[in-house]
Amino acid sequence: MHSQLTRARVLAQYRGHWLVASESDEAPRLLTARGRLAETPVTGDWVGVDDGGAIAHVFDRAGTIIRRVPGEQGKPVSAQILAANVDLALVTEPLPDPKARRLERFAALAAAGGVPVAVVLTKTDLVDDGYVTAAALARRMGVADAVDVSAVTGEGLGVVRSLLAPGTTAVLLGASGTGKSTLVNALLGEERMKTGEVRASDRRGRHTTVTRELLALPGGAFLIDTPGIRVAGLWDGTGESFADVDTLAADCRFSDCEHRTEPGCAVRDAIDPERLAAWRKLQRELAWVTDRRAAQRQRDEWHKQITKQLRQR
Ligand SMILES: Nc1nc2c(ncn2[C@@H]2O[C@H](COP(=O)(O)OP(=O)(O)OP(=O)(O)O)[C@@H](O)[C@H]2O)c(=O)[nH]1
Ligand SMILES: [Zn+2]
Repeated sequence: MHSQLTRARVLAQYRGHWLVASESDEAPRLLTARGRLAETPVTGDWVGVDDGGAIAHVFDRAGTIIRRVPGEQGKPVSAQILAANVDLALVTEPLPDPKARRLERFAALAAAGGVPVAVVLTKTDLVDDGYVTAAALARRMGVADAVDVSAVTGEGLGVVRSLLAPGTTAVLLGASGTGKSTLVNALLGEERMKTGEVRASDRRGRHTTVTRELLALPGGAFLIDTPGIRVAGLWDGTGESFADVDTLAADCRFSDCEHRTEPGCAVRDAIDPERLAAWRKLQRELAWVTDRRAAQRQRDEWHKQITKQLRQR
């Protein structure tokens, strides 16, 4: 099918070109794609680069973060892959007032893509007992790993590093302003300068408005930052992130129980009311998205049929 392909990793994506690193290259290279690929490469992808130095193939992904693109009313709904081949999502919220609802939403996004979650509360220098808050939130979400961290004092950085095993890829997920980039800088230390130079040195000039970037941390792990996320719409379920509700719901009398006032509900009295309300809200959103996606599929199918019939005449 192809000439010899070299395996390489996508470090960043720009309009129509990608910053790619392969083991054989000394520095990352900015490449284009060979024709139209079946999949558009995204940050974190493993790709095959052909002899001519173009991306010719995107390898199957494992562990993806996919969100619904914030669209306009009436426009088709569509998905955006924020990161590919991710082993762990560090879901961030800032102290002193971390929002459980936003954590749940980002955790659901990660879980839907098969990515395990750790709760990371930033700005712990602003409070006295950040760890207690982090542990309590994580426990309610059914998440094993909870960290409170400060880029100012360095507290908790060691714990974050211990979650990032060499060779694995993590993604930072959280609303804008939760301290993701600051945490990246703290984890990078003086490496930051070096990566900045690399990115400035390609012949197309500077790419200062870098969006999602895969960075190599000093400890041997990789980290993808996702700056500027305002809306994290769900796309494909909530994965295992509401296992507490899902497990209990199996014992509800009605299979479509909304866990409100239905008789024989096994969930209502066992789950925190706010968490249950959040679950309901996300389910409603998913029902809407699923409906829209089904309608779009049907319309596409219909369009294809008509086109085919017209061609045959
Ligand atoms: N006190 C304190 N402030 C922090 C800490 N980490 C980040 N901040 C501040 O929080 C603000 C937002 O931090 P960013 O790192 O830009 O947040 P972000 O999540 O990357 O935001 P986006 O790039 O918009 O997604 C900045 O003003 C930081 O200086 C911290 O550990 N302690
Ligand atoms: Zn129920």
